[in-house]
Amino acid sequence: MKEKLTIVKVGGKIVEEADTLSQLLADFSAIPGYKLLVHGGGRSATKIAAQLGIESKMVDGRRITDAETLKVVTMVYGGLVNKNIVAGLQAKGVNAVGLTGADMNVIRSVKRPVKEIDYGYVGDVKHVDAEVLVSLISRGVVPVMAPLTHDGEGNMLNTNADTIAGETAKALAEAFDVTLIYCFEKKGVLRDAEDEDSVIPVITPDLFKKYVDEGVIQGGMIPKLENSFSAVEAGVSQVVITLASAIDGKSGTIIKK
Ligand SMILES: Nc1ncnc2c1ncn2[C@@H]1O[C@H](COP(=O)(O)OP(=O)(O)O)[C@@H](O)[C@H]1O
Ligand SMILES: CC(=O)N[C@@H](CCC(=O)OP(=O)(O)O)C(=O)O
Repeated sequence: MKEKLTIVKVGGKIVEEADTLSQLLADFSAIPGYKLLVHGGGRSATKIAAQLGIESKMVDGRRITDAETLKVVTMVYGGLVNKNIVAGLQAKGVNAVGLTGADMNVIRSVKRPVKEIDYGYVGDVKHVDAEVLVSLISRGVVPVMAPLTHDGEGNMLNTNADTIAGETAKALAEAFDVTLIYCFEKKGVLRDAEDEDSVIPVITPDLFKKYVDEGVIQGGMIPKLENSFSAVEAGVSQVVITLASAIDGKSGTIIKK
């Protein structure tokens, strides 16, 4: 039987606020067994970019990343956010190591081809080195992955954190019995944006299509669910979308194929 691995992805709103981040790190530290944390930080990048006079543009939940924006996201995700999380986990006795995709060549990507939209320095994941991660995890190290990848030619690329979590979960599904938990500021995928308690308990691809057509599911939730279905299809045992203060996976929305 495979050993259990819990992968938690934490998004921008939780990461941005010291109190919610601190609570999340405490809850994450309490998860028994092997674990890995993926963080976003989109809101922090937008804020710091604005302070530097750089305007942020998002299309379909993805940041248009020009050369100046790439510098900002590399500093914010690979530096500020990642290192604060690593330090926070170390303070709780968790032996965390911060990684971008370039570190130990853990995630290679290719610059997204220009079609209708030129996303700039945004990477589409090509390969996750499961072996590197397995060797760290089985030594008791907890990888903390930033939403940055590299192209193998010396360039960093900005990559959506939900995608990093989904692709990492898929790559590790052969070695571990993986549970992937996307946590954010809501109780799960909601049927009514105004009603915090309208959590949809289980989502299938058919229900997803219906809810997108009805406009119930939109914005950043679309790539989150696409990544979730892709992970379940590829053998990830359980995918859950839930509240950041409920990462035990016992509530929220369960993703089924
Ligand atoms: N049906 C829905 N249920 C919950 N959230 C939804 C729904 N449709 C759209 N959203 C939006 O998706 C957002 C989450 O996506 P995103 O901002 O990419 O997440 P993260 O905070 O994890 O980076 C929520 O803040 C919410 O505004
Ligand atoms: C290409 C792309 O869009 N990258 C994202 C990476 C950060 C992210 O995904 O952060 P959240 O999880 O907080 O949304 C961005 O720059 O916003």
